[in-house]
Amino acid sequence: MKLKEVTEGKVRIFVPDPKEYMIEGKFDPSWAPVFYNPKMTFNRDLSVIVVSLLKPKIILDALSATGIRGIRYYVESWKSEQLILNDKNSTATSLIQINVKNNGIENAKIYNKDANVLLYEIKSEYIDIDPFGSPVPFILSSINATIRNGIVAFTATDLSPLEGSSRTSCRRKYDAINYKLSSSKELGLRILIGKIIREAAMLEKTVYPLFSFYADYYYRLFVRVESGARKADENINKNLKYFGECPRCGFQTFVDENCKIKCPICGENFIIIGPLYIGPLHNMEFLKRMIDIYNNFNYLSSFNRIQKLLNVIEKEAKYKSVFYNISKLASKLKVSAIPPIDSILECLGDASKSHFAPTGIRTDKGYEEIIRCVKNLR
Ligand SMILES: C[S@@+](CC[C@H](N)C(=O)[O-])C[C@H]1O[C@@H](n2cnc3c(N)ncnc32)[C@H](O)[C@@H]1O
Repeated sequence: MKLKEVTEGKVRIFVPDPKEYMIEGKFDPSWAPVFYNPKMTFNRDLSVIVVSLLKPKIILDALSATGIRGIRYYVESWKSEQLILNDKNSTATSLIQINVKNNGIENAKIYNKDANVLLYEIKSEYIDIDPFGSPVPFILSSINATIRNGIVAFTATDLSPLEGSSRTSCRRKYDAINYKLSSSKELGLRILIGKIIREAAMLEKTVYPLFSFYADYYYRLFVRVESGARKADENINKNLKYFGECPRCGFQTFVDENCKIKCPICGENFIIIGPLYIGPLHNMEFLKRMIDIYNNFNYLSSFNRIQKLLNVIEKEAKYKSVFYNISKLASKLKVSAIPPIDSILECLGDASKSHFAPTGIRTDKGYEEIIRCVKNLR
């Protein structure tokens, strides 16, 4: 395999030379013998900041590919007592050996196993699950492998089931009913968290989101795992519900499983999806700590983007409701000229933008007030 050295963050990593794996002048990272996707740098950069706050004694990067993620944690976030890197592809683990050595890491343990085998053999305080597509096959094993209220970080790139475009796939993988709705970008993340809560409950554990976001074509989610059947029950009872959107007037709300599914505004039948998680998408204290320290990472190539994302998330995190997608709402209301988002925010007073969509606004003010602002400012 012909290699090329790349720099990401503070590490230098050998990756398969993309020139060798071009087809008709195009390159897709999944065509190379070992996967390296530069488009995921933003995901890794933010994860470096998260891990620098967590300082776990053991880090397990269960699906390592080139090893870049775990290596970056060790070099840039925190020198954990143990760094464990794993991939079932033996070409990947040979490359991980080279990359670990090249970055001066002496104590890394490298495994060439199916992650689901390894995760039932060892325990860790921080587990990274960064798969191709859906993290579902690794939810139960990763939750099971956490110790001391540990953290699992999930990437999900299978947005089409989560956002309701592939409904049967969502039913199959996430055991949730789904439709494409106005705020599906956020609802997809909530379906994923709902699935993790239900899987964790089987082990008498539960999870609480620490930090999460949507970017490009994926979700990234960090959850804290806690043990106890009672906690699992409480989280399910309090935070697992359904979500309804009125196809006629765009009113949206969380609903109970057995609710009468008529829109209270116009009487139309709701479209209901779920089950999904209705609680906070971040731990506010942790978010504050991220905001306090991210300036230490101004060497990162995605620093400006991180700054923008954290600024928006900081503002939107205080609202409990799902964001309203103003362009979708305006089209349901037959408002042809969408008012500028800033004018709507000003009209609402207590509201923010949402990182999930450029035309998203988040507020705990009622539907009528949102409509008044959308219509008045037409
Ligand atoms: C998306 S890549 C990981 C990328 C890497 N984390 C990064 O940030 O660059 C997914 C990796 O998981 C590996 N993989 C897929 N299924 C696996 C399994 N069941 N057990 C272990 N590794 C697996 C693949 O070989 C691939 O290298």
